Amino acid sequence: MPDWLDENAQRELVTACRDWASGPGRLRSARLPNGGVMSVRTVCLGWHWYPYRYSRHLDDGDGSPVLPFPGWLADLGRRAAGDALGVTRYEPDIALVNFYDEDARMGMHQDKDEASDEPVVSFSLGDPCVFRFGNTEHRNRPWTDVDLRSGDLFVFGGPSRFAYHGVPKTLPREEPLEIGLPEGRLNITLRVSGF
Ligand SMILES: O=C(O)CCC(=O)C(=O)O
Ligand SMILES: [Fe+2]
Repeated sequence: MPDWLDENAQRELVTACRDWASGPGRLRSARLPNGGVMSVRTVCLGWHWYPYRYSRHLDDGDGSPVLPFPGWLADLGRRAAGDALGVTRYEPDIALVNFYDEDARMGMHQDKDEASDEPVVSFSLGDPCVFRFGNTEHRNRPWTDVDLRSGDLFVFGGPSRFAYHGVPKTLPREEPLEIGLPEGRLNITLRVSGF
């Protein structure tokens, strides 16, 4: 859903992201089991994700408790899921906030560390990107490339909930944005843990 978040809502989300990301070690690149490090930097709310599980604590960091998942963000997620899918009940309790600098990417993957098949709600802020939405069988074609721009909402649920997806590249801004994010891209995904 293009432009689902107006400029004010985008600015408020950017401010919230800056607040969540501030503090030593909060925004970090997750380390993969193969020794690689993700190019995206992430801060989590509700449940802390690291490859490939969730914890209430930053087990791969300083062990501190994960930040709480705010009620207003659940309300926003519920409105988003309602507008996109027509559902009235949606109780997200996880947010993954990803920051992409101009070189960051995310490889094709499924969001499958949750114990729930409730939809994933995704908000994009800042630089546009190519979002690659694939199939549920494997990480290869067929897929659809969608440009996601600041303010866009993308929701995947039902038969698409476990589709492979990724971000092959971010793109330069087409126009200046007044949302308090001078460079880079933020993506916030809301999920239901089922835990
Ligand atoms: O940045 C995006 O648009 C997608 C992020 C994503 O797939 C994830 O956090 O699992
Ligand atoms: Fe994902």
